[in-house]
Amino acid sequence: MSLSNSAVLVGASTVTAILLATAATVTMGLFSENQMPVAGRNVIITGASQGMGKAVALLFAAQGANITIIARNQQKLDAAGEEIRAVITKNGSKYPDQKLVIISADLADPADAKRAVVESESQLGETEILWCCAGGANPGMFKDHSLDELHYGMNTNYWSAVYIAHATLNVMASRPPPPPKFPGQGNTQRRIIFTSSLAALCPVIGYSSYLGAKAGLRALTDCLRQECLLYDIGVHCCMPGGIESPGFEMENLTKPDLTKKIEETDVAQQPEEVAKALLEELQRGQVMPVPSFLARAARAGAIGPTPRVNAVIEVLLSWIAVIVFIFVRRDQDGIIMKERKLKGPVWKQK
Ligand SMILES: NC(=O)C1=CN([C@@H]2O[C@H](COP(=O)(O)OP(=O)(O)OC[C@H]3O[C@@H](n4cnc5c(N)ncnc54)[C@H](OP(=O)(O)O)[C@@H]3O)[C@@H](O)[C@H]2O)C=CC1
Ligand SMILES: CCCCCCCCCCCCCCCC(=O)[C@@H](N)CO
Repeated sequence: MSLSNSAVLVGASTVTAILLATAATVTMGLFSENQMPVAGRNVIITGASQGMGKAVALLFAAQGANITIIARNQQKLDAAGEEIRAVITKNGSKYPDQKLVIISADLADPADAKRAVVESESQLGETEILWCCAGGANPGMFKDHSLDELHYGMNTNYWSAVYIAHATLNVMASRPPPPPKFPGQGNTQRRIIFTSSLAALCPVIGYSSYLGAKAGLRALTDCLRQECLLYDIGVHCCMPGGIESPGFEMENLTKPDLTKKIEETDVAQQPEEVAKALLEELQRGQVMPVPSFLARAARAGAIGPTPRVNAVIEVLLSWIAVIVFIFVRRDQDGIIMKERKLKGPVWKQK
């Protein structure tokens, strides 16, 4: 076969593969059932007093869920509670008996995390979905972080999710799944959802006190997802990029310029947009939901053995992503090397 013939063959098969994949995406989108309906179901959302967690709670409220929101600061919780109640009122009689429970708890304390689950269940009933959104970054250089700061990063982002997931899983696994709330509402499997970060897929300078925890949540998800096949419970790990939240504003006050420069590639999204996109991904059955195209590309390049929805298109995308990653790394390291040249060796700086 001549070179031009094989080029045509490769071209034609690529086009066919893409067409097939597109057809599969469209039909799957049209005919697959909702993988995570929320109407009438009992949901715990942590970190729901502001930012993405609050946006998730508002969205769940609009779709008819019974909700428990958890965070530490009571005032902020009450303010978020008022917004959520307004949505519930707006639903009118569409979802009768829709409930909201507000719990102040420090989820980095295992006893508090367990108490929160017990309290939520005593008021709401059996938990069907847990979405851990509590967390936050304290950017800086690893060298300059105190060990307390490193511990704080782990407590806030890893243990705050692990303690409540452990307490919730133990009660969930002790009983069968509750029956669907509405006929034909979709797959009412129970779910545990973690919130990691795009930066766990493409780690960048300045997030050393944060990404151990976030990458840990990703590994935990893959491990726990397998274990939870035994109990018929789904486990997921969300990978959002920048979110314009109160926490984001705070971290930007101390964020190194290098981190800001490298992060520019990723355009920060509004919490509502992130919540909506992640819920849609969960409702399509994604184990590792993402809210943007950039995060989707990063996921394709770093997904490894995590299950994916629509394997064909994801594999095609992953081939492109692994190549793009080479240039992304070179670009990012280039920004840092430029700074090193400009400032000279760190041991000579005062
Ligand atoms: N903003 C961003 O750019 C990105 C954020 N993420 C992740 O998404 C999630 C949401 O982020 P964002 O919207 O910025 O959130 P915010 O930082 O704005 O809010 C964090 C929420 O978590 C609560 N929280 C923090 N620590 C604890 C704790 N120990 N116990 C209980 N509640 C706690 C806070 O309330 P209180 O302080 O009162 O306890 C608050 O409700 C986080 O996990 C974050 O790491 C991921 C990618 C990007
Ligand atoms: C195949 C191509 C992939 C390219 C990926 C490039 C990504 C670079 C930037 C990563 C930005 C991370 C933002 C999340 C920040 C975060 O988690 C904190 N703000 C939390 O508060």
